[in-house]
Amino acid sequence: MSGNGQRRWGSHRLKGSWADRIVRSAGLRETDLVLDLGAGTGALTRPLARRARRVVAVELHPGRVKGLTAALSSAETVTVVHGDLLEVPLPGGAFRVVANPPYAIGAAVVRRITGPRSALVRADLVLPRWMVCRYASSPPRGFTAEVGTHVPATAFVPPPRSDSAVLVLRRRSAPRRARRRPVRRAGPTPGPR
Ligand SMILES: C[S@@+](CC[C@H](N)C(=O)[O-])C[C@H]1O[C@@H](n2cnc3c(N)ncnc32)[C@H](O)[C@@H]1O
Repeated sequence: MSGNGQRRWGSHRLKGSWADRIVRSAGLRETDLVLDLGAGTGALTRPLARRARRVVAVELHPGRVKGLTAALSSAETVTVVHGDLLEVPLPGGAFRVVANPPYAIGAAVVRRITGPRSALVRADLVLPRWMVCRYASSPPRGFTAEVGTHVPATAFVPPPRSDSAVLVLRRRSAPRRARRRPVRRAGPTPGPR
């Protein structure tokens, strides 16, 4: 919120060609469930809808939610959620994230989606390049992190002050809920103690 109690709705929207490129490089499968966190006017949501089984587009700005809902009403694979991306419940099963969230809450987004109760498999997040480099040298627990596609300031309307990059987070092993029970070693069953 700003000092006068009104939220500031800054938004650096991705140009369509860049959104397409980022979604293509995410290597989605048609079985994937994908979250677009901070969907705005749907720059990423549209190409995601063409590639994934289901897309959940989360946006807090009421006007953008209305526009997005109207624009994507015929896209059966897309659900538009009006809510705070730091509070909406995460899916119970495996999911992916492809998003260009507000940079001011970029670290909070990473903490949330890589937290212990999350079944995130992979995230492709557009963030300031310096932040992406920091995660690449110190990934969140349980994930690998790498610097993906370079995204110049000219890829956005309006352009942000610095260049950006895609942070690619991949889970090191299957998410806890999806993990199989460990196989019991063969051998004699221990008797009562
Ligand atoms: C950087 S813009 C990206 C818009 C779009 N994804 C794109 O790439 O063009 C971030 C979006 O997040 C929305 N937003 C800001 N805070 C949010 C929050 N707490 N929860 C959900 N959306 C939020 C803004 O309204 C804005 O539309």
